[in-house]
Amino acid sequence: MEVGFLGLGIMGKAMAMNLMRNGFKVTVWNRTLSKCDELVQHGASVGETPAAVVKKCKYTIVMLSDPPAACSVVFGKDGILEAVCSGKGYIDMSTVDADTSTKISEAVTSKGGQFLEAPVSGSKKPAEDGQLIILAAGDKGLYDEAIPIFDVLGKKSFFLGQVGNGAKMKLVVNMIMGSMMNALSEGLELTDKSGLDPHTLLDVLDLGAMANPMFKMKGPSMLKSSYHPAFPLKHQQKDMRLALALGDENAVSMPVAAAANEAFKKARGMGLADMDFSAVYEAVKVPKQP
Ligand SMILES: NC(=O)C1=CN([C@@H]2O[C@H](COP(=O)(O)OP(=O)(O)OC[C@H]3O[C@@H](n4cnc5c(N)ncnc54)[C@H](OP(=O)(O)O)[C@@H]3O)[C@@H](O)[C@H]2O)C=CC1
Ligand SMILES: O=CCCC(=O)O
Repeated sequence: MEVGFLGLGIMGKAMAMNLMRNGFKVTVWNRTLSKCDELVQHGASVGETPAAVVKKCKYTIVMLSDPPAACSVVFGKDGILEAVCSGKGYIDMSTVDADTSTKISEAVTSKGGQFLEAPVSGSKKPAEDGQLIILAAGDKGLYDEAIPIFDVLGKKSFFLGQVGNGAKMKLVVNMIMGSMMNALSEGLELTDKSGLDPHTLLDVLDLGAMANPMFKMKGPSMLKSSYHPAFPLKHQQKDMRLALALGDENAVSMPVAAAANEAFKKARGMGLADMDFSAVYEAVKVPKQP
C-alpha cells in the first residue's frame, strides 16, 4: 500500500520509518525538507509539497505540532485542498483541538475526500516499536480501510465516532498525564528538601498502587536533570491549554490541570520548551539560596 506522510518530527519520522519497515511505500514531505533525507536513504520518495503528496497517494497521514501547523498544510499555498478529491483519504494524527479537526474535516469532505482524525497516546519509543494507542474518529469507512496502517503503527486503535471525539479523548488523556508529571515533580522536590532520597521515593512509588511506566521511565532521568526530548514540553503545554479550553467549554472546573499548566508555562519561560516535558521538574524546584 502506498501512503503519504506529512511531518517528520520526533513522532512522524518514527512512524514513517515503521511503515517502511513493514512493507509500505511511503512518500514524505516536511516543512524543513532536509529532514526527508534520512527517510529517503531507507527507501522513501519525497513530495515537493503537501498537495503533491496527496496527488500521488490514496492515503495521506499527517503528524504536525499544533493547530496552526495542521491548518497550514491544508489551507496554505500548495496545501492539500489543492489536490484532495473523491477517493483520497486524509488522516490527521497530530494532537489538536476538536474545532481545528472539524474545520479540516469540513474542508476535506467539501472537496469529496474522506477525513479521519487519529491522535495517538504513546511517545517516541512506542512510535518506533508500533505500540501506539490510536484514538480515531470521523469517517468510519476510512477507518476500516486504514486498519492495516494502524495495525503497524499501534497496539490498539479505538473508533470514537464523530470528528472531534478523538481530539477530545486525546486532550483528556494528556491533561491527566501533565498533572501527574507535576505531582511527581513536586514529590521529588519535597522529598529532597525534606532531607530524604528522591531515588527511594521512586522505589516506593514503583512498589505500590501508583506504579506506572511514566514515573518508572522519567523519574531516574529527572533526577539526573536529563531531558532529551521524547515528548517536547511545548507540546505538553499546548495540550494542557487545549484541555483547559475544553473544560471551559463544558463548565468543568479543573484547578489541578490549571496549576499544572502554569508550571509548564513557567518552564517554557525558562527556555525549556524544546526539552522533554519532564523538564517541568526544573520549574517546580525551589531556587537555591545564594
Ligand atoms: N513526541 C511525542 O511523544 C508525542 C507527540 N504527539 C503529538 O504529535 C504531534 C507531533 O509531535 P512531535 O513529532 O513530537 O513534534 P516535533 O516538534 O518533533 O515535530 C513537529 C513537526 O511539525 C512540523 N511543523 C511545525 N510547524 C509547522 C508549520 N507551520 N507548517 C508545517 N509544518 C510544521 C515540523 O516541521 P519542521 O521540521 O520544519 O519544524 C515537524 O515536522 C504533536 O501534535 C504532538 O503533540 C502525540 C503523541 C506523542
Ligand atoms: O502526546 C504525547 C503523549 C506521550 C505519551 O503518551 O507518553
